[in-house]
Amino acid sequence: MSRVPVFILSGFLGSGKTTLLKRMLLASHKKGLKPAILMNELGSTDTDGQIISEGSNDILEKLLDGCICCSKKNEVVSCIENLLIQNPDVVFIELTGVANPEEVVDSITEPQLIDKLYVEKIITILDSENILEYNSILAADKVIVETNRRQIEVADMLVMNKIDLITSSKKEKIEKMIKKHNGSSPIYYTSYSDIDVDSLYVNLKPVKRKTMMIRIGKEKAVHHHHHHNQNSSFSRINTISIPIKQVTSTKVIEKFLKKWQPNLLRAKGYVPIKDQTLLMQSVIKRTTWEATNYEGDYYLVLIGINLDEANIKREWEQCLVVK
Ligand SMILES: Nc1nc2c(ncn2[C@@H]2O[C@H](COP(=O)(O)OP(=O)(O)OP(=O)(O)O)[C@@H](O)[C@H]2O)c(=O)[nH]1
Repeated sequence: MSRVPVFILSGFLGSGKTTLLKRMLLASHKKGLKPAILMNELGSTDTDGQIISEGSNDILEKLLDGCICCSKKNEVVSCIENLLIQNPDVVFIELTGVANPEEVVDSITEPQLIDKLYVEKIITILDSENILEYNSILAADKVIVETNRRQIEVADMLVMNKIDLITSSKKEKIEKMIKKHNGSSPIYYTSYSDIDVDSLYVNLKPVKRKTMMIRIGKEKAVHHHHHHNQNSSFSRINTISIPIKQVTSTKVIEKFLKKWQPNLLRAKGYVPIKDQTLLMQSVIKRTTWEATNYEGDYYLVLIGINLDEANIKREWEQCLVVK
């Protein structure tokens, strides 16, 4: 039996992983390949899974409410086994922004899976607009800084995304930083993760377990033991989910999000605005809105550094009263 190629999509919060995944899924469909997806999210709500499954019947497994590399290895393995039951031609694993790809490679090379799958590529997507600032924003969180660095070091391919938002001098600075950590893997420059996806499907062939382990420096790698807090989050980064019970406005939400800067790194959710439902996406200070066919419960998810859940929820209630 030939082994199924796996693409691992890594990269910090909001860098463009789901945007790339959507492109890869489209390309898979065009080529007649049957894709299977393992999505991992920090919170218990599943915005990315929703975005990906909108209008498609792809094979999808979700690992919610925790970082994949903190989940029990057998949980990850059984999710992948569930995907494989349906005989996909290619598997995509989208990690949370704070996951170390090495830990997932570790799961894929468990005895139950090693003969069935192989890692085709670890792709790390970088948010060019914010990546240089992250080093100072996250400076106090050594685990995250180290994870971000490992995401670059172990990547087979680096995607410098959001180049529409940066100057050429910033681009050079980022390149320099990338090359310091990974001088050998190619860098792709993209807007909206628009890489030549077709070229990724050429030369798919199994690699031997030993080779793979050496490539990612497995023998040397330090295994992180992430510390979960009561939000099942990671390190100092936590996730807060706020159910939205009434129609609101983009202005109210944007003002509310602004209150939690600079600790707020990422926010997303489905929100009732006037007579429609909008998908809200926010990365650092940039918030975008788009129409959606979503029909589930409305909510906002905030991901940030030591966010104070009680305070944030209280303030949200206040926002609604004051409106
Ligand atoms: N301006 C601009 N926005 C982008 C680009 N790529 C992605 N975005 C936007 O950035 C936001 C985050 O993109 P996602 O693809 O959801 O990022 P992600 O890495 O999957 O995010 P998480 O899974 O939450 O960590 C969305 O609003 C995207 O539309 C880009 O190249 N330029």
